[in-house]
Amino acid sequence: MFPFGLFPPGLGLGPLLGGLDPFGRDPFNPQTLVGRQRVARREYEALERDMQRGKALFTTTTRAGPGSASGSAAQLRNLRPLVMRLPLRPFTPLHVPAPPGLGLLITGVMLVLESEEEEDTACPLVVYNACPPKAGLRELDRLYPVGTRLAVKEPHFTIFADGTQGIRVDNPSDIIFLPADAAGAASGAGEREGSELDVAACADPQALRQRGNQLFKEGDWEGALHCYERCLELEPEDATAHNNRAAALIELGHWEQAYLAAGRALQLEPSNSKARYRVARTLLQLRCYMPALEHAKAVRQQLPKDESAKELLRAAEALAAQAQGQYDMAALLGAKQAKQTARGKPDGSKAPALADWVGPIEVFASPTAGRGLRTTKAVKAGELLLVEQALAAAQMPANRMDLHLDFGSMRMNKGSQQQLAGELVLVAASSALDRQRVVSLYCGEDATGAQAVPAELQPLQSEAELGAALDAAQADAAQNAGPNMQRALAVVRWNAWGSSGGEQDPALSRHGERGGEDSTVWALACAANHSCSPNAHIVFVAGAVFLRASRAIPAGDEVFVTYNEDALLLPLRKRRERLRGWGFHCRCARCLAEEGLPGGVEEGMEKAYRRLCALPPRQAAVGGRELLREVQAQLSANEAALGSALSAGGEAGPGRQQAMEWGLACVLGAYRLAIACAQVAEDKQTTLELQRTCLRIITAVRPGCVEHVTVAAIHACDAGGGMHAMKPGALKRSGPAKQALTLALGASKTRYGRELSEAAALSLLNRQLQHGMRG
Ligand SMILES: C[S@@+](CC[C@H](N)C(=O)[O-])C[C@H]1O[C@@H](n2cnc3c(N)ncnc32)[C@H](O)[C@@H]1O
Repeated sequence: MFPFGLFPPGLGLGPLLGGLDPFGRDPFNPQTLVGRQRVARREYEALERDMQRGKALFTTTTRAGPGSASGSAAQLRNLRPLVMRLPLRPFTPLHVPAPPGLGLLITGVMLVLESEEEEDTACPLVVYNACPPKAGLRELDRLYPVGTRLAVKEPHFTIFADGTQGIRVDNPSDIIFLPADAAGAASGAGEREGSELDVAACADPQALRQRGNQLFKEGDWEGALHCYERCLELEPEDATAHNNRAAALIELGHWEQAYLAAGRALQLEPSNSKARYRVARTLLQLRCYMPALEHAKAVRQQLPKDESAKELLRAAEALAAQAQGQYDMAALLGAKQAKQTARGKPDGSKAPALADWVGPIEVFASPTAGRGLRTTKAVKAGELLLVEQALAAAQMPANRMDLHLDFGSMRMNKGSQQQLAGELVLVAASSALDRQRVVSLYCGEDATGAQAVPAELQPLQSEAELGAALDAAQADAAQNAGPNMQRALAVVRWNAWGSSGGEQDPALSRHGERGGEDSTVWALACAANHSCSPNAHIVFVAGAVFLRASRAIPAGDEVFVTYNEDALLLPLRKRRERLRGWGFHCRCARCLAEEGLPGGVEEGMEKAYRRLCALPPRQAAVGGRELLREVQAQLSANEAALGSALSAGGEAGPGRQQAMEWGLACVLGAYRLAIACAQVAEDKQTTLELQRTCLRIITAVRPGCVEHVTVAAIHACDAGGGMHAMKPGALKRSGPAKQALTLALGASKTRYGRELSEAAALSLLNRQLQHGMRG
C-alpha cells in the first residue's frame, strides 16, 4: 500500500521482540538514560534537544541489532535524523478493546508519515491513547492536521497485522509536535558537523572556550557544555569555564549541577559577579531563599546599574518574604501572573513565580491510612498551611477535559497518566533532590509506617544545609535506582491531581491563562489523606498549591482534603464508588456516621430530589409558588426522614446537628432548586431562609469550596437588597444584611486567606457575583 524505503537495512527488531531499544536497553529503565551511563546520557539528551528544535526529527540507527549489549556514545552519534511530515489526513481512529475484564477502550490513531528527504518514502505510525475515545475524523483533523511536522522519541518498530511495517507509540508524550518553521533545521545539523571542532581531541582550552561560547549563542547548550567540560579536563581551575558551564547547565534546567559549578567559579574568583549572580539564581530554584537573597544583594552592590541584577534582587526579596509565609494574596489574586507549571523547567532568565513554604504541618503515621499530614499547632479557618510548586506537571489541552479524563472514575486517563509519569522520570533524572521526593511518594506498595518529612521537603535555610542535602541525595541516587516508568505510573495513579487553570473558580480565572487543566504531582501536599468532611482545602494560584485550613483545627489533628469535590454531595454508597479509583474504602468520620443510618435513607432522599428535578418545565413556568410548595414539602419530608433515622440511633459520634447537615448534603441541589423557585415567586423571606440552610449544609460538609463563597455572596447580596450591599460601607449597617455580609466575608477569607483585608475579600465576592450574573 505504501512505498517503504524508509527503514535502513539491518534495523534491529529488538524493540519489537524484547521491548528493548536498538541498544538492547530497557527504555523504561531510567538507568538507561542517567546515572551510570553518564556519557550516553549526555549524548541522548543532546538528541532529545535536537528533536525539540527540529534538528533531528526522527531517529533510528543502522548499526545496532538485537545482540548489542549496551549503548555507547559512538553508537548514539550514528543515529540518523530523518525529516517526517504528515502527508494525509489521519485514518479513522482505531478503538481497540483491552483484554476482557479490564473494561477499557484503548483508542489509537493511524497516521501516515512521509519523509521530507526521500521522495515517495512513507510509513504508518500508530499512536495509542492520544485522542479521546470515540473521536471522529473532524477531531483527528484538528489534532493532527496535514502537514504537521513531528518527531518520535525512541520509536518502536512493529509489523502490523497485515504484514506492513510501521511505528507504534504507546505514550503520546513520545510524540513531539514541531513548529512549522522548523523546516530546514534538520539539514542544519548536517552542515554544522563539518565545521565542528573535534571536542574530545582538542587540547586547546582557548579554542574550546570560543567554540563553547559560539554554541551557547546558537542555543546549543548541550554542545556548549561539552566544550566547557573538555576545557575543564585540561584546566580544572579555570573559573571562566566553571562559570560558563553553570550558565549552560542553567539553560538545561540542571539546577543542582549549575549551583555547584557556579559555586566553584565563585570560590576561585570571589569577586566574579556573574558567578555570584548564577549562585543566587540557582539557589532560588533550589528553594534556598535566604542565602539567595544575600548573594543577590551583593551582586546588586557590585553592579548597581545592571538591570538583571536589579530584577534578581527584586525576585529574591519577594521570594524570601514568601518563604517566611508572607504571601500577598490580594496582589496574587488580583495581579496577572505568568503561570509556572513545574519547577525546574529550563529557563535561564526567570526566577520562580512563588516560593515554597511549609507551615504548621508535618507528616505523621496517620490512623487513617499510611502517612498523613497533621497540624503542629492549633490553626484557624483560612490559615495557610502549605505552599508548594508542582514536582511535575503535564499540561493538558485547554477546555478539553475529554482528552485527559476518564469520565467513569473522573481521574486522568491512561494517556495522561503516562505523560505525567514520563515527566516524573525526567524530573527525577535531572535532580537528585527531586528524585528523593519522587521516590518518597506513596505508590501503593506499603501504606503503613511513619516517615518524618525528609529535610529536603522543607525549603533549606543555608547553603550548608543545601550542601548536606545534595550530598545525601547524590549518594542515594548512586546507590539506588531512580523511579522507573512503572513506579512513576504508580506514583501518578495514587497521587496525581488535576490542578485547574482557574476555570471553576472565577476569583482565580486570571490565572487560568491557558484555561486548561494540568495533571500534577506534589511532594508534600500529596501526603494529605481524604475525608468526606475535610478540614482543609486547596487553591491553585500561579501553578502553586495553597493548602489552607477550612475550619479551625486543633494542634496535632490530622489535616484532610477531599480527593473528589463532587462526590461530597452524593450519598454514602455512591461516594465510596466515586473514590474507588483511589483504591480505598473511605472510613472518615462522616462515612462512619452515615454508615449508622438505616439503609437507604439518603438514597431515598436523593431519589426524591431527582423526581423534583424531572418535574415538567410547564409546571415551573406556571409560577414558582406552586413548585416551591412541592419542593419544600419534599425537603421537609426528607429532613423528617433523616431526623427520625438519627433518633433511631443512627447518629454515631458527631453532634446530631452535624450529622443532620451531612445527611442533607446529598439533596443540596434540591435546596438550590427551592431557592430558584422562591426567587421566581418573589418570596424573599423563604429565599433567605433556604439560602441560610444551604450555607449551613455546605459549611458542615465543605467549607472553603467555591460554592461556599458563591452561595454566601448571593445570600449577602439578597439580604442587603442588591449589589449596593456589597460595598465596604455596608458593614456599618445592622441586622440580617450585616450578618449575611459578615458570613460572606468569612467564606471568602476561609477560601482565599484569613489574612485578606475586608476590601480584598469583598472584591473577590463581587467577582464571584459578577461571574454568576454573566453565567
Ligand atoms: C495521595 S496518597 C495519601 C498519602 C498516603 N496515605 C501515604 O501514605 O503517603 C493517597 C492514598 O492514601 C490512602 N488514603 C487516603 N485517604 C484515605 C482514607 N480516607 N481512607 C483510607 N485510605 C486513604 C489511599 O491508599 C490512597 O490511595
